[in-house]
Amino acid sequence: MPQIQVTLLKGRPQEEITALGKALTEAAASALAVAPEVVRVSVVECEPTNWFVGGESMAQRRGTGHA
Ligand SMILES: O=C(O)/C=C/C=C(\O)C(=O)O
Repeated sequence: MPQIQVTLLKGRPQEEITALGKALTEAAASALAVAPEVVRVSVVECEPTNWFVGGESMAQRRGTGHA
């Protein structure tokens, strides 16, 4: 069965995460011609201190105005 994992920075409202799960399920079901019931979506939330871009954490980048 199709399985999609998404990593987001922690802090988004639950409504957005729920909407993303629904949208990804519908997109995968349509593109792959399978029933939505077989699609799995997991959303992993990452602390900004643990997400690095160019060697600098998102927490650092936010503090310096880069993010
Ligand atoms: O990697 C980046 O530059 C930014 C990532 C942002 C997200 O993943 C988010 O908004 O959740």
